Amino acid sequence: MEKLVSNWSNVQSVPENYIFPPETRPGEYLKIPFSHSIPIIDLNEAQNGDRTNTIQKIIKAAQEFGFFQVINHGISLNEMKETMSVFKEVFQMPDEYKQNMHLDDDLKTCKIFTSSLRYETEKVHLWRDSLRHPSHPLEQWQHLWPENPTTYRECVGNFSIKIKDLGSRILDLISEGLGLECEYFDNDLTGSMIISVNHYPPCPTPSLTLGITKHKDPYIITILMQDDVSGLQVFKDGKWISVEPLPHAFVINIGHLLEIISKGKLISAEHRAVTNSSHTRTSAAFFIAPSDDCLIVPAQDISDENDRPILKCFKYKEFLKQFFNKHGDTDMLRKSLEAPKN
Ligand SMILES: O=C(O)CCC(=O)C(=O)O
Ligand SMILES: [Fe+2]
Repeated sequence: MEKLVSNWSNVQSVPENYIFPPETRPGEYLKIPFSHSIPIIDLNEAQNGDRTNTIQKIIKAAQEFGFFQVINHGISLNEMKETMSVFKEVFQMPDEYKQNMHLDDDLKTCKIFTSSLRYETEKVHLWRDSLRHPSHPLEQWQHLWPENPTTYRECVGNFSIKIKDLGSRILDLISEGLGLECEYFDNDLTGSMIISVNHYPPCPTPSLTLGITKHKDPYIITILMQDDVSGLQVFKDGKWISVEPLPHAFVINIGHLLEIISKGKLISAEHRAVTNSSHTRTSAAFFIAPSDDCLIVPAQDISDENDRPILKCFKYKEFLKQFFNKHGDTDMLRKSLEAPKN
């Protein structure tokens, strides 16, 4: 296993193979003000107030930004803090323990790795370590999760049930807003969930490095819990904007598959994570995704206005394979999914 960035000691300068070329490194975009334009949506309103208004706000945010934050979502600040601290503890475990969690190459098992799953072939490495494992259905996966910290399985298990439920509530609002039948996503379109915890240690020269390169998430939606250190940036209209960490909010981002299912009515925005020189940053992404054999089909009840190319019918697992083969390159991925013109 390659040495985790969190295990390096006394890092004075950035090694050559962590330096991104000038066109992709953050450079002057490292320190940008928080964008107050990314909408903050109060989910309490949907339950106890004007549901239609909440739905409209969500759809607008998903159309303009592909990102929004949710507050009053029903998960307590205490539970968020407790789970975040358990995630952080994993990266403080001894080297040996972390090494043992790098078990095999199956995308589905629980593992800790550094940079990306393509470490051997990538040109430049990412300044991050990551813990990744599936979490839904819980009974199928929980026994494979880290045994230490000893509270991990129970704490993260309870939390991930709540996150899955939050995801369903948000997707119900989205399906209503798109004019789809209620509970449109409540089936094998959301049959799996993956937890991916990103750990970005301080970096001596953050303007040269990246925690995660520009990408779209290849799922339905992502629910992201950030700690209080900033680093998430969204690409909008040719510019990077920074997402403010709010203590009691989750960041929601529309996945590539939801863009396809909604026929481009909702956008999946490219985003990345930058590093900083003084604070370790941890973020936990909960990817709500289909079951492997689920067929991805653009929703029939949504009209085709955008003159988008017709896509082949494909299974989620084929899509994921293409996504990784094409190194997440969105244009190449789209081309590979287009039906042949006749
Ligand atoms: O760390 C972040 O804020 C972004 C994480 C992310 O984009 C991902 O895990 O896909
Ligand atoms: Fe992402």
